Amino acid sequence: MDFKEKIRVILDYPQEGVRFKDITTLLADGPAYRAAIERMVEFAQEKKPDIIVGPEARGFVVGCPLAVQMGVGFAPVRKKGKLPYETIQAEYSLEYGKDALAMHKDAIKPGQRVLIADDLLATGGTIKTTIDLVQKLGGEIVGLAFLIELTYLNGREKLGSDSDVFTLIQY
Ligand SMILES: O=P(O)(O)OC[C@H]1O[C@H](OP(=O)(O)OP(=O)(O)O)[C@H](O)[C@@H]1O
Ligand SMILES: Nc1ncnc2[nH]cnc12
Repeated sequence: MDFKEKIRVILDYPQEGVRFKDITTLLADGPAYRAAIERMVEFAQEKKPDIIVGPEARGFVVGCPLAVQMGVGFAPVRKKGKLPYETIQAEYSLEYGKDALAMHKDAIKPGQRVLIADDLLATGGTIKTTIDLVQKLGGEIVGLAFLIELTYLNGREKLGSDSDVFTLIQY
């Protein structure tokens, strides 16, 4: 399947100079969405994760079906102020802005094998921050899976050379 053909590219959103990769067109296509998740499952199964972690909001539409398909749990990473229990937090910057991410303190048990999933790897800021949060909680990162990688933003360089990264579509 040509997954790239399912992605809509919007110029100058949310600010000038950004070529926004809109995944809603892929999500609306049932067979394409399922096939994309299946490809991620193939990668993820080999890593034998105990739990999937995904950052709000688009990380949920990738991470949750992955977790359900694999029969493992899912732990959300949310923008600050959204989680009700005790949290740990870390600041990060994006291709277009700044924010802070948070996880519940008990979301990961020490020693758990964690696979991180998101829709898109751009500068790597979101995933680097997610990795830091998971490691602070004692989790072991066993893999990183994305639908899309924007290779021209060099996000992989932030992730550490020993990170096992899967991306379905590259720009
Ligand atoms: O590699 P980076 O430069 O960190 O960029 C990638 C992140 O940016 C987008 O999320 P965004 O923060 O726009 O939030 P959303 O999922 O709630 O739309 C995307 O879903 C990734 O999580
Ligand atoms: N160019 C882009 N398209 C979609 N999501 C993004 N998140 C960060 N950069 C992005």
